[in-house]
Amino acid sequence: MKTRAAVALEAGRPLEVMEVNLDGPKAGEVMIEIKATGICHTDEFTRSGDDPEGLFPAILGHEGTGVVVEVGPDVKSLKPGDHVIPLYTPECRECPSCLSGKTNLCTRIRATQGQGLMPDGTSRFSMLDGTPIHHYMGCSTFSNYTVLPEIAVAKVREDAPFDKICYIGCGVTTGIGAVINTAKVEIGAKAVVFGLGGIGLNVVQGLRLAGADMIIGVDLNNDRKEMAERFGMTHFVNPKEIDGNIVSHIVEMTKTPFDQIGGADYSFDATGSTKVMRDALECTHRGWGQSVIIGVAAAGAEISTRPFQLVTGRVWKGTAFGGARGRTDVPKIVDWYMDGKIEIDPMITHTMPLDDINKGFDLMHKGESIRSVVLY
Ligand SMILES: NC(=O)C1=CN([C@@H]2O[C@H](COP(=O)(O)OP(=O)(O)OC[C@H]3O[C@@H](n4cnc5c(N)ncnc54)[C@H](O)[C@@H]3O)[C@@H](O)[C@H]2O)C=CC1
Ligand SMILES: N[C@@H](CCC(=O)N[C@@H](CSC=O)C(=O)NCC(=O)O)C(=O)O
Ligand SMILES: [Zn+2]
Ligand SMILES: [Zn+2]
Repeated sequence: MKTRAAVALEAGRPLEVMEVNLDGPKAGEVMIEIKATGICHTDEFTRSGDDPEGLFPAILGHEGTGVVVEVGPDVKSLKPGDHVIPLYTPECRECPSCLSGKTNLCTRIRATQGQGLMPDGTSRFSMLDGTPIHHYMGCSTFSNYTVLPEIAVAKVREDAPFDKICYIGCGVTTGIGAVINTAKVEIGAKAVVFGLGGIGLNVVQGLRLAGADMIIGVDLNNDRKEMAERFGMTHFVNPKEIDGNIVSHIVEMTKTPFDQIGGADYSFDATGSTKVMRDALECTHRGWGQSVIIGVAAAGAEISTRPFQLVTGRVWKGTAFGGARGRTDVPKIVDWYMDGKIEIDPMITHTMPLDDINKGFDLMHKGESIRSVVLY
């Protein structure tokens, strides 16, 4: 069949909306009509050429939702009409990683997914002249119709609005999951969130859910303050507007008469800057501070710190998809949203048709949007 998609033809170029060929689902695969997709900074990371794994031409997009329209042979858990969220982190429930109980990073299809291919080593997408187009993060939600392996699809309730729950496909789950699954923040904690964009605001919301007492937000963009306060931030710092460095500033802010050492119990990087990642580690408390890296950094970038920071008890961690096991956890997060336990609507600041998808990237660059959502 033919479908409309925004195609990344080359690194650094705007996406081009065009008709492409899409083959039907093979064994163990399903075809999904995408109804809505968010634009995450990771899409920009790959579009720009910063992603060491980036492949072109490709159909980007990994934060979507839609309806199953066709299932291939051997598909057992899904049927046409099911409402679903595609998962860039699948959950096969059979591989050593899934069975370990220690990680959400299912390894069943990682090799082909990283090559922009379906598990059988081929692509379902091609240009009208027959040139293959790569899949992206196994999802390619910047296409009106896409094909995914069954193990990379979460079935969700049918009364949840597509234009909001698409965000659970990445940003909401990543931010809240980083707090709950990865850091396991406890009631009364002091935490710092670097970067108050589409991910960082969800970290803030996760910290409020976990019962943190002090939620410090750090961003270069003062416009982020109001929205972050709405989601539970208690203190805001713009590093450009303080005397001295951000690490000392946060250590001072977190001191108490009883504890003159200072430092956050938890910190989170949601910027992708390796300088920020270092600051985030070093502003945590001697002896027990934990810093979680969420941001993805450009090809070739490396993190560094003095080993003494770790010798003295700080812990550096990372998280992908907030440590969530997609098929199990994503339907629950949709329930949280529908039950009013978490908020999504105010963070979706802009919507647009597929034809205007590049405007969503422009708004991200200008720092004017939190999340732009493409509605099909
Ligand atoms: N590990 C994972 O599973 C995931 C990682 N990501 C990554 O998380 C990062 C954030 O993504 P989004 O929130 O969508 O991006 P975004 O562009 O919406 O937000 C980034 C925020 O960081 C702020 N910022 C940038 N440099 C800063 C600095 N030096 N100090 C303080 N603030 C700074 C910006 O002003 C902006 O508010 C990206 O690197 C993205 O690729 C996104 C989703 C999942
Ligand atoms: N090349 C990667 C894309 C960049 C990346 O690091 N993705 C993260 C999640 S960031 C989401 O917005 C990730 O966890 N990817 C899954 C993995 O196993 O690498 C890619 O193609 O996924
Ligand atoms: Zn994302
Ligand atoms: Zn698995």
